[in-house]
Amino acid sequence: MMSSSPASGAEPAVSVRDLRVVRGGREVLHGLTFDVPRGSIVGLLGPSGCGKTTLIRALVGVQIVKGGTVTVLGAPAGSAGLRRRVGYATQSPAVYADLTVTENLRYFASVLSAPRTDVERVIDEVGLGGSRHQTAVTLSGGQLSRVNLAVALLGAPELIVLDEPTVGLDPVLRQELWELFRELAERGATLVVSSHVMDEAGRTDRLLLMREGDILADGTPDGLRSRTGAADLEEAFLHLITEKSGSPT
Ligand SMILES: Nc1ncnc2c1ncn2[C@@H]1O[C@H](COP(=O)(O)OP(=O)(O)OP(=O)(O)O)[C@@H](O)[C@H]1O
Repeated sequence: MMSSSPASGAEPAVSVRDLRVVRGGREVLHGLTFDVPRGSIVGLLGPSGCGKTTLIRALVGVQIVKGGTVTVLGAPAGSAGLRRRVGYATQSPAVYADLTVTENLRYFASVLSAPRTDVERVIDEVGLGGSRHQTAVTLSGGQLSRVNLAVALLGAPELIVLDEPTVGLDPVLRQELWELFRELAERGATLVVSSHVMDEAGRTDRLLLMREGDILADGTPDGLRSRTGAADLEEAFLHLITEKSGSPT
């Protein structure tokens, strides 16, 4: 399994070794090992139920693990010192329905001890300037997802972990968000972004393709395409499944 090290030789942003997680009495992550280089966008791709959210929960330190280690920015995942250095957006927006966009962000900025000036910055970054005074309950699903993302960007975290941030968004908005992810990475942040949409995979620097609690492949989108001889990443994924199990189902 992958164990890439960043080209610079710097310590990886995330280092996972033999991670095992049991949920509901069943092992759902079966000994994952990988690194995430700093300043990169790593996509966590795989079908529903393969373990993306569980892995993300382990990265942010809210998942009880059965075995293995998860090291984030040089410290054990979930350490108190990582609180402001790691931004996390859950799959379902976790915002207060009766507060406006600005009020929600002010509240979370104060909880995270992020500068108040961050509120306007993140509102602009996610393109919610026109809705800043709307209460969350009146926002569309796409707007709510962007508030959720904005919360994860407060405090300019070094590692940004996003669980399916583009679900339910239209293609234009999805493209804009991926451009924002790229900008954040260029400014030095590391992003781990889960998705089950294969056409988003090509926008990442590295891909972890997951299936049934295992990592099927770990590499660059181009590397995976050329390794499998596939025209696109969806085909590459199917190829890897066949290679592993002898059957694409
Ligand atoms: N609270 C829970 N209790 C027991 N089992 C769970 C729980 N949450 C998830 N699971 C199981 O863990 C496995 C991995 O689920 P997980 O949510 O991590 O997958 P996922 O790839 O994020 O799926 P999706 O794309 O649908 O969100 C699945 O088999 C799921 O049924």
